[in-house]
This record gives sequence, C-alpha cells and structure tokens, in this order.
Amino acid sequence: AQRISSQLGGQKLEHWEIPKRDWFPPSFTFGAATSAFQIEGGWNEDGKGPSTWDHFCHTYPDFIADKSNGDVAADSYHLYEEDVKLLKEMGMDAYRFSISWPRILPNGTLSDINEKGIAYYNNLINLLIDNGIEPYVTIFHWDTPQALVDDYGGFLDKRIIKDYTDFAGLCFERFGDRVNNWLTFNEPHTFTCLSYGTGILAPGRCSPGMKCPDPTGDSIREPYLVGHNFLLAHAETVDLYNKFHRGEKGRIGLALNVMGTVPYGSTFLDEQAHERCMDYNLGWYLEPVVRGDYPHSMRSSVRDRLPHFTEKEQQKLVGSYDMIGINYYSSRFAKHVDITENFSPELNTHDCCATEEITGPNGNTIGPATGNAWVYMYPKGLKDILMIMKKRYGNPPVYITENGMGDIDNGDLSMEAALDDHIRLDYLQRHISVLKDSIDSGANVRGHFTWSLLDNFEWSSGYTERFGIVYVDRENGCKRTLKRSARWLKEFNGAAKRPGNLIKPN
Ligand SMILES: OC[C@@H]1[C@@H](O)[C@H](O)[C@@H](O)c2nnnn21
Repeated sequence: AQRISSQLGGQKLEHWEIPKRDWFPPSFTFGAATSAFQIEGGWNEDGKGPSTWDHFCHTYPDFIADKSNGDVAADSYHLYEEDVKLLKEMGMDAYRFSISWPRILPNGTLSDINEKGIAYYNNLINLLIDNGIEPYVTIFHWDTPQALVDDYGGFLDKRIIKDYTDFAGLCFERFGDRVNNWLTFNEPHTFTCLSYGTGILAPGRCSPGMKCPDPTGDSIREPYLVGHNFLLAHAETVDLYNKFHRGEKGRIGLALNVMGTVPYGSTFLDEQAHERCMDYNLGWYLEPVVRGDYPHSMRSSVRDRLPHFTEKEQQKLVGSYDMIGINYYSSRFAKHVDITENFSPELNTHDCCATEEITGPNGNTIGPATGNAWVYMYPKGLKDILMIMKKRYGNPPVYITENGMGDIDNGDLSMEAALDDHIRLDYLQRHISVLKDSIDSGANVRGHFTWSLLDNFEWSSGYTERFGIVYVDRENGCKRTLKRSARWLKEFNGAAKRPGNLIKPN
C-alpha cells in the first residue's frame, strides 16, 4: 500500500503511515552523519594545520552569511564523548564522520604526522565500538590542507593524487583494524561545482569577472579538472585498500550528492533534459566507477574540457566500490534549454543545457518548503534515484549517507521552537518510509544516515541553518539537547527500552 499520505508537508502522516523499525531488516543501518570541519572546532589545537576552510573563513568572512568560522563549531574535538553518548541514547547503529586531513597531517604530507590528531580519532573510534556503534568514515569532506593549496593548488594539480592516497593509507593503517566502512570522498559534484564553479565554497575559485573570493579560476574547466583528479585519487586509494588494507569485513565507496529531477513539462525535450540532469548529477561520478568513462551526454557537450582516462586508470576505476553513498535532500523540475548560436556556458552547470526549477509549469513547487532555502520536500525523488541505481547501474549496495533539512536561525529562532522540529520529523519519517517502498520495489538500499547529528557550521550559511537532530547551544558551551526528531528516532530505533549509559573504554 502507498505508505505516504496523499498530502505532503503540512499534513502529518497518519499513525499507520509512520515508519516502524520492523519494516526494515535487522541488518538495515540507521545512523547520523557529521563532518570534521563542521563540528570539531579546535581549528589550530594540538598541532592541527589549517584547512582551506579555516583560510576561507578567516580571509573572506563576507562570503559567510554570519561572518562565522569553524574555530569552535560544535566543539566536538572536546565534546566527542557527548556525541557518542547521544548516538547511544538514540540507539543509532552507526555514526558517519570525517577525518580532518590537516589535523593528522598538518602540512598535508606524511613528512609530519600529528600523533595527537591521530589519538583524537582513535579515541572516538574506540568509544563508538565500545558502545556498539559502527563507524562509517568519510576520508575527505572538503577540508583540504591549506599547505597543499599554497604549494601546488590542491585538487587542481595531479600531485594531490599521491598526497591524498598517502593520507588515506595512513587512515587505513591507523584506524583500519576497527573501521570497516570507508567513503573516499563526500560529494565530488558539490565540491567541484561550488568550489571551482561558482566559488561559494573553499577555496572559492571562479572565472575572472565573476563574484567569488578568488576570480582567477575557470568556472567551465576547473570543475572537470578537479573532478577528474578526485576520481583518479579515489581509484588509487581503492587499489591501495584492496592490496594492503582490506580485511574480510572491509568495504569502501564514495558518497555522491544527487539532486533528483523530474521533467518540467510533458514534452520529450523536458524528458531529455531530465535524463541529461541525471547524467550530470549522478552519472558524472558514478559512470566512471561503474563503466570507466563519463556519461555520453557529458562527453558530447563538454568535449575538450572533459579530461580522458587512460586504459590503466580505467582498470583501477571500474568496480572501485563495494557500496555507493547517496546524499539526498530534494528534487527539481528539469527544463530544456535550447543551444542557440550564442550559447556559451559561463558555469560548468550550464553544460547540461537544462535548468533545474523549484516551481513547475502549474506554479506549484516540487514539494513543500521545509525551512532552509533549497530543501523542498519530495521523498519520491529518493525512490526515483534508487530505481535508476537498480535499473541502470547494477543495483549496488546503497547507503543514504545524508538526508535532512535545515531550520533557519538568524538569531531569531528560540531554542524552544528549534527543539520542536516537527517539520524535520515529518521530513525524516517520509524519507525513511519511502525507503521501505523502494526496497519493496527491489532497491538494494542498506541504510539511512540523518544529516546531521548536531547543529553545525553550514558552510557559506555559517550557523544560520540548523540541520541537527540535536540542538547545539553555542552561547552555552555547545550544550547538546535532543530535538523532537531525535526523540522520535530513539523510539523508532527501540532505544527507549535499552539503557543509554555510555560505556567508556577501561
Ligand atoms: O547542506 C547540508 C549538508 C552539508 O552540511 C554537508 O556537509 C554536505 O555534505 C551536504 N550536501 N548536501 N547537503 N549537505
């Protein structure tokens, strides 16, 4: 039966529509996700080197909505025991977090290993395991060591492939005996388009004449160059993992953000536009690891601006994953754009010759607004993507490695109102529910991670968007308080009946 009530958004689900844990197999993983720069703070503590995000926030505060930074963030560098306690209290099966590259390698290379940084992650991993919570580690979640950007331009240069592979190898060596689930990269699509296309994310590059911190880049070439180096670094890292570090339970993959799309109108042109958008939003990084090259529609429109793989690189790329992470938040209407005689892309995202519209031809949005500007609730978009994974990409094990929405807080959202996050609750219930629907339709989806465990530093939005299921009071020592959504997840996970006390390693 259709588990989602006919109404979206305002209507709360009927009680029989609210997902239950036993809709899913016991092996299905429910967790929460964070990333290093967004939660840790301790930006220069115990020998940590600066990341491009430390540099970006300190140098270009006007490009952050509230001129804030990650110096303290949610202070998880000091409060990680609190974080694990909350995960245990909610009965979470797993915790997805990332490793700060410059925290363990301050200048980005193995020439200087920061043992205090390594110790932080070992303490976190040990505490998670002692409390029966599976660590899912994202090796790279956008915080490139500033030293490598200063030295050779970071991901713009092929030298990053060796430095990244060395960094990943150190993580496998030091944490791999207890960490069995690895994601090499978080969201290559977002990183390339927003860090080297529009330039709103660190290191903030874009073409001359455009408005971004460093307008000395090339918004229609650098995204593809950086994306290519991402894929080559991913392939080398998985090869290293396979050769020296894979245990019998080890699994590795990468986490891809996918903006879902539906055709704007019923013409075949919008159908094609939808197909092209899915090639760019999903296929750009998935097809190279599935079949060894970029989607045909990208090859034919980006042409000489899209690098090629050698045969040797393709051999390492194809099949370089045991699982695929999908970060899903929302969908759009894909609308055809004609290529006229003066068509000339200014941003790499213009190459797909389609716009992604929030509002459809009849003036309705794709789904109800939720809070932050770009998340409109459309749970069916998640099923549509999972069906593409099944029908087109071989139905690999998929984890929803991020799913959630943000509450706007320009200093005017009371803690009481923030704690009663009924829109987030409705959003999460509908997206968890649609996963059951997807499994019933043959999707090989294995888990769901809520973004995010904690209210944290939301990149160019700073602290004006709260994505956490746990409220963080940064005015009061980053005190953590479960929101309504977290209390439902605790009930959903059946933790209400289990002791929540934290087991600390002896
Ligand atoms: O914007 C909310 C979150 C960010 O906080 C994450 O760091 C990023 O992986 C992401 N991708 N899509 N949405 N998100």
